[in-house]
Amino acid sequence: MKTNPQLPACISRIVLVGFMGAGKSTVGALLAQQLRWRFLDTDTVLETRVRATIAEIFAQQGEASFRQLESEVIRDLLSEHHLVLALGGGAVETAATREALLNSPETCIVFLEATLEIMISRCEQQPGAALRPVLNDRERLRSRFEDRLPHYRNAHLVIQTAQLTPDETSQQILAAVSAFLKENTLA
Ligand SMILES: Nc1ncnc2c1ncn2[C@@H]1O[C@H](COP(=O)(O)OP(=O)(O)OP(=O)(O)O)[C@@H](O)[C@H]1O
Ligand SMILES: O=C(O)C1=C[C@@H](O)[C@@H](O)[C@H](O)C1
Ligand SMILES: [Mg+2]
Repeated sequence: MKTNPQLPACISRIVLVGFMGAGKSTVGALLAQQLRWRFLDTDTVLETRVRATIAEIFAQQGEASFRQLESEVIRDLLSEHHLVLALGGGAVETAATREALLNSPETCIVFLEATLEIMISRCEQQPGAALRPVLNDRERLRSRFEDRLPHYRNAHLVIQTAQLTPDETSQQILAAVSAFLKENTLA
C-alpha cells in the first residue's frame, strides 16, 4: 500500500476510485458495513435519478451526457458525511469531477489498483457484462485505462488488490484511515 502525505487531518467520507472491476462497489459495501457508515455507488444513484440504465443513457444521450450527469451526482454526494462512495470507473475522466474530489474537505480518496487483465476478467464474470458500453469497446479499453491511471494515482491511498480478497482490501483501508476518522465510528 502506498500512502500519499496529504491524507486529510479528519476523514468523514471515503471515496473509492479505480477502473471497472477494481472492486469499488464490492469493497465499498464491506467497508461501510465495518464503519457503520452509509454506502452509495454513483452508478446506482445516477441510474435511479435518471430512471434509466447506464447502457440506455450511453445509447440514447451519448457518453458526454453521461459524464455530465455523473459529475453532478458526485458533486452532490460529496456534501454527505459518514459515507463510503464508490465512483464509476470513468468518473476521473471529467475535469470538473477531479476538481470537486481534490477540493472536497475531509474526503479520503482510495485507489484500488490491479492489472487491466485481472479487472477485465473480474468484469466478465459478472452478470450484465455484455451490456457494458465501455467494457465492450475493446479497441479503446487499454488507452482509456492508461489515460486514467495518473488521475487514479492522485489518490491519498493506493492499494494493490491483485493478491487480496475484498475483505482484506477493506481491512487495509480501515487500518490506514482509522487514526484519521473524525468520529470513532468503529465498534
Ligand atoms: N481483491 C479483490 N478486491 C475487490 N474485488 C475483487 C477482488 N477479488 C475479486 N474481486 C471480484 O471482482 C469484482 C469487482 O467488481 P466491482 O463491481 O466491485 O468493481 P467496480 O470497481 O465497482 O467496477 P465498476 O467500475 O464496473 O463499477 C467482484 O465480483 C469481486 O468479488
Ligand atoms: O469505466 C467506465 O467508463 C465506466 C464504468 C462504470 O462504473 C460505469 O460508470 C460506466 O459503465 C462507465
Ligand atoms: Mg461499481
